[in-house]
Amino acid sequence: MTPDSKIFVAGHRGMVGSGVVRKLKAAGFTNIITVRRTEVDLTREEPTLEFLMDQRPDVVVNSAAKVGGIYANNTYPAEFLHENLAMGLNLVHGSYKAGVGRLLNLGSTCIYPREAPQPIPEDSLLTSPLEKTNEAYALAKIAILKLCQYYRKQYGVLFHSAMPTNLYGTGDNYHPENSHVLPGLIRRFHEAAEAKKSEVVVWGTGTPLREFLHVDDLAEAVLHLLSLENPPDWVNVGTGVDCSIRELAETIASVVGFQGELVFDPSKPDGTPRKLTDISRIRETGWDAKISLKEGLERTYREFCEGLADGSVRL
Ligand SMILES: NC(=O)C1=CN([C@@H]2O[C@H](COP(=O)(O)OP(=O)(O)OC[C@H]3O[C@@H](n4cnc5c(N)ncnc54)[C@H](OP(=O)(O)O)[C@@H]3O)[C@@H](O)[C@H]2O)C=CC1
Ligand SMILES: C[C@H]1O[C@H](OP(=O)(O)OP(=O)(O)OC[C@H]2O[C@@H](n3cnc4c(=O)[nH]c(N)nc43)[C@H](O)[C@@H]2O)[C@@H](O)[C@@H](O)C1=O
Repeated sequence: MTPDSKIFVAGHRGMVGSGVVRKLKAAGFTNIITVRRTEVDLTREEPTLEFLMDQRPDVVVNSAAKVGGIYANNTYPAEFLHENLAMGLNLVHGSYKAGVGRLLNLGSTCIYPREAPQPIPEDSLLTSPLEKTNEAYALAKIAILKLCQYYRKQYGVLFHSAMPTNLYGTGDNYHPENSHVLPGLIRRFHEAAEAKKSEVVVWGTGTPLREFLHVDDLAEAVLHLLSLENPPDWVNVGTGVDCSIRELAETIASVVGFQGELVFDPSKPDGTPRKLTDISRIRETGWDAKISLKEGLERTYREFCEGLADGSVRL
């Protein structure tokens, strides 16, 4: 990739896509192209192919997806499988047809088996059953990871994937039900503190373990992976550190300044018990996360409050 490479970032209005665009601009890339969903719906084959044939980018970053937390994944499995498969198929096949030489596809660590060894190595893929709450999403992500691997093997194009752990940060979705745990709890604790409530409900038992990576660290990993001459077909991207949902909730309560009680609701699903990534493979190539959870949370809460004030936050 050179500074004038034509780079198409799909999903540029989302948390990851906007983070990647920010990082590309900061690194001096000048020929970044984007398109809104209202102009090109990436679940539709014809307009996606037309756009790619017309633009003929050198590089594509696939950060477009239907994304949500445990409730959204569990409630809308048909859309999670259908839309994510369609977007992935159209972007990967369309990129091949349009002569794109390099494509980086974003997956997720939910592709690994529910009972994978911890920390999870890349080669545990497809060794045992998936976690049921996000099976639909994971199936779509696995299919597109494999599609990239097969195009690379069969046609020699450099199509590869990154598997990030749970992400958070600038541009996240703060919807009360459909968001992930970290933005969901920031909003709930903030509203409880404002309303001087005595308790906040946290879904599940609080015992599941999760790993959280700031989107700016992920965006650096994306640029790093795009700079490798011979990147792995897929690679984990994480911090290598996890914490329980109870610990996360207590840290968010302290950052937000909520002093009441935490009430766990075990009628809500816990999801996978643990998904800590084995990050030795990406570390060996020279990338490591820089932003600690505490630092990232403080920054994210500051940005959430600013976003509430200026109306830019995704509620
Ligand atoms: N958030 C997380 O914790 C994690 C995310 N990832 C992966 O990172 C990638 C990006 O996720 P994230 O940024 O969080 O998600 P967001 O929901 O923030 O962004 C998704 C983007 O995809 C776009 N999009 C969705 N459907 C379509 C469509 N039919 N046509 C065109 N564009 C569409 C959205 O457009 P619009 O703005 O118009 O809605 C949005 O810009 C995904 O592949 C996800 O699986 C992986 C691990 C964890
Ligand atoms: C990134 C990843 O994200 C998803 O997997 P997940 O890690 O299970 O997602 P989550 O962030 O929604 O929940 C993590 C844990 O936290 C608990 N929890 C407590 N209170 C709230 C709460 O208020 N909201 C949410 N969402 N969860 C809560 C919740 O019960 C669970 O135990 C998949 O979409 C998957 O496809 C994927 O890729």
